[in-house]
Amino acid sequence: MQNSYRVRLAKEQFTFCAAHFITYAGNICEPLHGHNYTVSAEFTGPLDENQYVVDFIAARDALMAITSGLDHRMLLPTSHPTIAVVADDREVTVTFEDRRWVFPKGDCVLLPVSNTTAELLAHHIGEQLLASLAEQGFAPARLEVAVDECQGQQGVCVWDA
Ligand SMILES: Nc1nc2c(c(=O)[nH]1)N=C([C@H](O)[C@H](O)COP(=O)(O)OP(=O)(O)OP(=O)(O)O)CN2
Repeated sequence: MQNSYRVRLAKEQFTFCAAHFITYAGNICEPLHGHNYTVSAEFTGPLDENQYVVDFIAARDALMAITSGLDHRMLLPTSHPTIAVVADDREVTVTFEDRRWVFPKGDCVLLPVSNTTAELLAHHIGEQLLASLAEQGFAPARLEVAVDECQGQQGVCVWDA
């Protein structure tokens, strides 16, 4: 029998409250609404000299920094095919067909995603997490990030080395 090891982080503090809207079925655009998103992450890999897959503290602090940056913000996609997001020094103007929203710039986070689905938020958060941990010398063999929109509906992204 073979062993493998994982570290799983699922803490209440990885909750962020944010607004968004997505499109689906082509050109149906949701009304703006919010979620109390909850993020969890699972790392798989060999044990290091500390017998860690990844240091709980390093992973926790990195994930906390990422989720804090999304908390109380309007999440906007910068590579959506039909939602245009244009920022100037003060404001972000968003247009979709004949609809238009203007937000204070500081209230927004512009994300390099094509739609702010839970799946693509998980992808964005995982990329940020891997980059942050790489700077600290951790390179897990596998990472799974889940973003839960409303207690039971999760989008999951998985990275395999
Ligand atoms: N696979 C996915 N499906 C859907 C996503 C998604 O990100 N990935 N997102 C949505 C919508 O954003 C929508 O907000 C979620 O729908 P809903 O369950 O209605 O959300 P509520 O917060 O309103 O939850 P209630 O249970 O209705 O209170 C749709 N699909």
